[in-house]
Amino acid sequence: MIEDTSETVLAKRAVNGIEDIFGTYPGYRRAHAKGELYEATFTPTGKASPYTMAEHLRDTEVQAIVRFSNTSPNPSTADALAVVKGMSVQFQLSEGIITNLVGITLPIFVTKSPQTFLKILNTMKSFKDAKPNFKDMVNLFATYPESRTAFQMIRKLKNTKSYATGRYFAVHAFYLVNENGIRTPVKFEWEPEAGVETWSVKELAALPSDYLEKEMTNRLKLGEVRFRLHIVIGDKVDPTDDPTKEWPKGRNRIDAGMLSVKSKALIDKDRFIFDPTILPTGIECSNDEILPFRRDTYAISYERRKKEG
Ligand code: HEM
Repeated sequence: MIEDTSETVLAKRAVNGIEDIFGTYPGYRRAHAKGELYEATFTPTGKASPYTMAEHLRDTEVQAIVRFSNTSPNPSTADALAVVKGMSVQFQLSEGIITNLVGITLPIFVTKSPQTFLKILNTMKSFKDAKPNFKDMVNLFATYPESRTAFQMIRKLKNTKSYATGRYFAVHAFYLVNENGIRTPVKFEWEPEAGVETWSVKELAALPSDYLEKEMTNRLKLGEVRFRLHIVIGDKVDPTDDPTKEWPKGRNRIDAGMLSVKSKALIDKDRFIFDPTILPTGIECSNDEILPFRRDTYAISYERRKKEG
């Protein structure tokens, strides 16, 4: 049982709010409920070595588990109706150490503060079927201007043809730390080797509800699915505490390595929690308040789904 602290009380309110709006689906994650696990390996290029002590970003090839998902808290939501997709990677380092890198197909998030997230959830409760109409959206932007860019991006976002053709962003800033204690602000992005491919609205209408999982099964019969890990180096002026803001284009990037997704993972019970704050020596959280908030909400969602079986 997770003890009540000021942080976990906020997180419980967030999970309760999601359940109130979207429903409760016993045994499932309270967000990104539909998803599949895959086996993978990650091979670093070594180019990030001057910046970090983390072994998987230096010279050690590691095993990884990858979970692709659609955002909806309802596991029956058709893939086409949850336009933002997720890619969670758990790297298995030496001596049983793990670390997570969690991305979505959007470079930013809707808010930089847990309190505002709760207020947005409250506002959403008044929308019919959690689907805002135009007037609702105008009011929402007026009340929470920090959310405007993310909501506009979501409206314009097209559905990915395949989990293998999405570009995934870890959204928050982190710090890489090297042996001399030098801390470098960074963001992480996964670039699909297959290229970015999206559906038109007309094409999308003809697709089955679970097209993404089926497509991956067929694709993996032909070979591995690969993603290149880019590490974007922040400048002094780039905010590290605000996931609603993109860093300017053109920042230096390191080609840090290649993730090769090989096959579906044969795992009986999915007990994974892709908490983005689980980090090894050499990577640290930034001062972004959403990161510890995510740690707490993921733990509460996990506790509930585990209890349900
Ligand atoms: C207010 C902030 C957020 C809240 C309250 C929230 C809430 C949640 C919850 C409750 C889960 C299910 C966790 C579990 O049962 O294991 C989840 C999963 C997930 N979230 Fe978030 N989230 C937030 C922000 C973000 C952001 C900024 C990203 C962008 C990377 C993100 C990406 C994901 C992904 C990809 C998953 C699926 C993880 C998996 O595959 O197990 N979330 N989120």
